[in-house]
Amino acid sequence: MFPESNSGYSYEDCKATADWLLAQTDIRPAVGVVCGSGLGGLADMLKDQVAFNYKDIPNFPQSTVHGHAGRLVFGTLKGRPCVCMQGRFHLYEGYPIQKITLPMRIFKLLGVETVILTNAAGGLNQDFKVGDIMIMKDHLNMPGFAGNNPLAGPNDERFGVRFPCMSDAYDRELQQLAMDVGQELGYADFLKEGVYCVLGGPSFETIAECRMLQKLGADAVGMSTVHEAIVARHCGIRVFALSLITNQAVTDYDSEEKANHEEVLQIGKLRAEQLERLVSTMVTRIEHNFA
Ligand SMILES: O=P(O)(O)O[C@H]1O[C@H](CO)[C@@H](O)[C@H]1O
Ligand SMILES: Nc1nc2[nH]cnc2c(=O)[nH]1
Repeated sequence: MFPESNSGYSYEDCKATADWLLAQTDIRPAVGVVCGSGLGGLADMLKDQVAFNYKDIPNFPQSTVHGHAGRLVFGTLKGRPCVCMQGRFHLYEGYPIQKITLPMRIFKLLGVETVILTNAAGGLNQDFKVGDIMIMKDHLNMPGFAGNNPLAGPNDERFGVRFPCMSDAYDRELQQLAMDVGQELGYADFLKEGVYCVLGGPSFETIAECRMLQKLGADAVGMSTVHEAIVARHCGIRVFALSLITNQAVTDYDSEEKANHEEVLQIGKLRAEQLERLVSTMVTRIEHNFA
């Protein structure tokens, strides 16, 4: 029915990885964080760290992209137990889509209830500036339109249902919390909200593609996050996601601008401190509001 290579890891494989991790640390994380390109500093916020290189974790893929360190870090954030992926996996690295989203299922089996997904993205919305932080309120899943969805293949009901709803993919209470925290921290000028569109990459978009994505209602474009959000929602994890706008998508044939990964990483460094403060304050409030 489904080709074997498409089926990803079984429930038992995910459980074996989660049990292996749980045997190495006493930390029982309620919150999982995924660091986007150049945003790995978020993991450095954790206290009492227990860290694993991806290469040492059974069944885990390896990070191959500059700006993604390839470490899974357990620790506490203002007393709250967390786990943080310092580096994520992307379709363009050549992994099957089920493999790049495997960590979400491992998070679930570790006891994670909320994930905070972060990414670097190109700004399509003309009102966005480089350095803006966009709270994701929805997504456009372009690889999904072409049949490349991380839930394709046999469905294991122990994770979730065959046809999960995605109209509530991004938790509205957490979006509001991010807005409130952002206001309090004085971030109102650069805190935005919008729709993120995922593409396969690794080539950046053409001008015609950027114009098309604008017409489709996308505010930002990138190569990640959406697959993780789908798998996390499928297994009942609450999702909050944000994009750091690291470059403006080029929509004008007269423009001299050219998207490049080094600039993406550079902008990540410039906003690192504010992002860390936003995420860490949110984590304390999630405990306060929902635990
Ligand atoms: O989405 P993250 O992992 O932040 O990375 C973004 O930055 C890279 C391009 O510079 C791409 O991988 C894109 O998806
Ligand atoms: N696809 C895509 N990914 C990005 N990641 C950071 N910037 C960009 C961009 O402009 N396009």
